[in-house]
Amino acid sequence: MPRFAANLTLLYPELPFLDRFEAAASDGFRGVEYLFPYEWPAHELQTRLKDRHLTQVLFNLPPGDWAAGERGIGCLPDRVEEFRDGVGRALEYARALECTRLNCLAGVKPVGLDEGVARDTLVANLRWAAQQLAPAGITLTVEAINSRVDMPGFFLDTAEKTLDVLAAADEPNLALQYDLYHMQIMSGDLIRSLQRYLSFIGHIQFADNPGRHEPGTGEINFDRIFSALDEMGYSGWVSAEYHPSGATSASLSWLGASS
Ligand SMILES: O=C(O)C(=O)[C@H](O)CO
Ligand SMILES: [Mg+2]
Repeated sequence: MPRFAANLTLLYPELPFLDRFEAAASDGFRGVEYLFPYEWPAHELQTRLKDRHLTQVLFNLPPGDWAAGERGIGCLPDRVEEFRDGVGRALEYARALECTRLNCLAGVKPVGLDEGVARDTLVANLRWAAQQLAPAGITLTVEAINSRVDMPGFFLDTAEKTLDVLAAADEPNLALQYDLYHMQIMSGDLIRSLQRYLSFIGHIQFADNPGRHEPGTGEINFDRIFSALDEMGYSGWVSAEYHPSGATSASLSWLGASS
């Protein structure tokens, strides 16, 4: 079965954030991720990881003003300096947390911004960021996020668009972040698309659809998909990034069934 990680931003909402590491370890997770580390001192996070022998699997580059609705600044031409500062900040945390994977959110394209300008900006930003991160052994993933339900206007909303941008940026430490929930909404045909894009995938996340809750609450056949990932030889992390429909520990029967 795949190596499962817990997304601590979405899982264990019943606990204060810093207590979620302990809870995830007690439930059997060996890896954790979360959206952003930046509001906590790195040493606080380090201690929680070390105490429970957890691997920090991934976190996102700074996304701009999240509270104001920004969802990344990678495609915004007037924010390049801020993007670069954010890469430096993420690198500091990644070093402290021994994290070898960062994710870049492309952002929502403002209506008036030319598509080609947004794409060129993103390609240049990704190339620059990948080059900064490579000496530290860090892979930069780029996630395709559905624009139908969760993030209207998100610039990269399909695996195909994301791969096109990655090919243009053309750096060896760039990879696709494949979130089964978003891809089910945008295209479906999950197993065939995982097979097709396997060599480009650097990280996988999941939630059932509709609802973005745990496996078994929607239409996705997770047993079949997890087996298929094994059959394909996928050896990376697979992170649970869902809103538990009740207490988090009670939502983990998929983990018990698979370990
Ligand atoms: O929304 C998702 O699926 C993510 O993984 C991002 O990190 C941010 O929202
Ligand atoms: Mg995701």
